[in-house]
Amino acid sequence: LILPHSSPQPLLLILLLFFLSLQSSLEEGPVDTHTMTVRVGKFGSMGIKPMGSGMSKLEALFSHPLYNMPTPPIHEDDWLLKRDCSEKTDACCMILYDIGDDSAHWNRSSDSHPPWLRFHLGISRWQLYPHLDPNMAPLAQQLSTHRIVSAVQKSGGTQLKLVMSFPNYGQAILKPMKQERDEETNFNLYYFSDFERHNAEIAAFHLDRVLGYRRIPPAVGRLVDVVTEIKDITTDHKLARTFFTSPVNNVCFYGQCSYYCSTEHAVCGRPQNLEASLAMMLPDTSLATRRSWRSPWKRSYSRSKLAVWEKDPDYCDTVKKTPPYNKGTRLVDLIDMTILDFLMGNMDRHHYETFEKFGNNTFLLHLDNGRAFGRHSTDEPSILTPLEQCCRIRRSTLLHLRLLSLPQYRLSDVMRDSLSHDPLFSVAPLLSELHLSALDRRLVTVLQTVSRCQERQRSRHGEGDDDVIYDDVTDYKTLVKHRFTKNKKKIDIK
Ligand SMILES: Nc1ncnc2c1ncn2[C@@H]1O[C@H](COP(=O)(O)OP(=O)(O)OP(=O)(O)O)[C@@H](O)[C@H]1O
Ligand SMILES: [Mn+2]
Repeated sequence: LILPHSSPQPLLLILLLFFLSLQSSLEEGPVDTHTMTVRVGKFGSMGIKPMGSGMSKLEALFSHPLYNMPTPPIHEDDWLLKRDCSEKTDACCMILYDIGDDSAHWNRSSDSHPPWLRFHLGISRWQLYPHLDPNMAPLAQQLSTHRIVSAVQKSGGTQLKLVMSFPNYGQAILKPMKQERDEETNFNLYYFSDFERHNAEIAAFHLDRVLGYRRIPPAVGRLVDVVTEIKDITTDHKLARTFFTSPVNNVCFYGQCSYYCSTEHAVCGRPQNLEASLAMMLPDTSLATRRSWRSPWKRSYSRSKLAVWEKDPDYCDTVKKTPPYNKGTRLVDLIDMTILDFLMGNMDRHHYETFEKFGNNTFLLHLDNGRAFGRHSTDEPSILTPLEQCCRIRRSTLLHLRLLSLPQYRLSDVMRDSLSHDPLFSVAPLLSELHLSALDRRLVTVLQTVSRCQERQRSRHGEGDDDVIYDDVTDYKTLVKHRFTKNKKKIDIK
């Protein structure tokens, strides 16, 4: 259900009615810690079956009205790259000219663009890709099957990563499998020396999309032949030199980097097949500069030092006054990221990035999720500190989270379904059941934290303005109401 900006009014009316009653029932529902669900109030008696027959859990979630709220129109300046190729200097044309394609086989209409270029051209001020993106399946398909023509190490960062290139000039970042799916990170390892996991990169992309954020570049799994798809084709001599055959005849390599790039930590094929994640490369920084921001809740990255936020319970009061967190959505965007990180147990969010073109009024890129999903048996409450200390959350996020705690849309079920579409699912599920149930358990914690914030707020200020919820949905209601009154007659007849 995609609603174009000129959507038919009856549809909007139905949507509005359903949305409003659902919203109130979702708001009423207190968290039941025993069953890990939210009581649904009027929802059950509305007679609306949320799940269509034959719909998968993911399809049902994505067709829910809360995931299909009309979005404001996107103006020309809200696209990251200029989309029409009328002039040679346009970003899209520059890509085509750069790669030597002077309309030889692409005629510059978006239909003929390869999926990676369509992905780049679809990045806007608000998200990396649209909800129900028809380009997602071809993009994933190409990432997981296209011939690899080049593989070189990616500089920067601490652990081994490769940049893979495809015949149509698309590129992806590869992270290799380093540990078994249900193996837990050693409890004596500090967060800053944990391994990166290929399945974490993939699962993070799915979780981010399930939450409705769309702020992580698409990542898919792939079995890579380390000989024919890396060793034989690489022009990276430093990388080529690190290949060897293990005692059991598996082909291994370790590359060059500052963490875990040694014979003891080599990544090995079986005997040549290596599981890896391939994440879609963002537009080159020469076309779209990115800005890197230090997270105000960055950990100390030291075994002994505490960060400021660990010593000062009122730390958020300072952050709230500090640009860019004092205006717009930056603080609630950061809280969104905090929730994602808490759900997947990622303690390594030291920085985040934005596209410079959009200034401070834009979404946050959630890059580098390799250290997520390391443990399922314990949760890390300190990751939620920004939510605890600031007590603020977007309404749309809260509504999504509440929906995902209902039995029909349970987060673990939706994630299991979503991840089953990844090519590596045929080898083994991307997240073990233990990791999936950890997601449900952590979701309860997030919702309880928000409820505690609201209780605290009520006891301090009584009923009245809700300081906890950042109302990004009221605008939506106003928008729909406006359309409703303007076209009342038409709707009444229908
Ligand atoms: N999909 C992507 N497209 C383009 N650039 C990316 C992408 N993912 C990551 N990068 C860039 O590459 C850098 C290194 O990647 P990443 O953070 O995943 O590696 P890392 O080894 O974990 O780094 P660090 O040690 O700094 O945490 C990132 O800071 C980011 O700027
Ligand atoms: Mn990292």
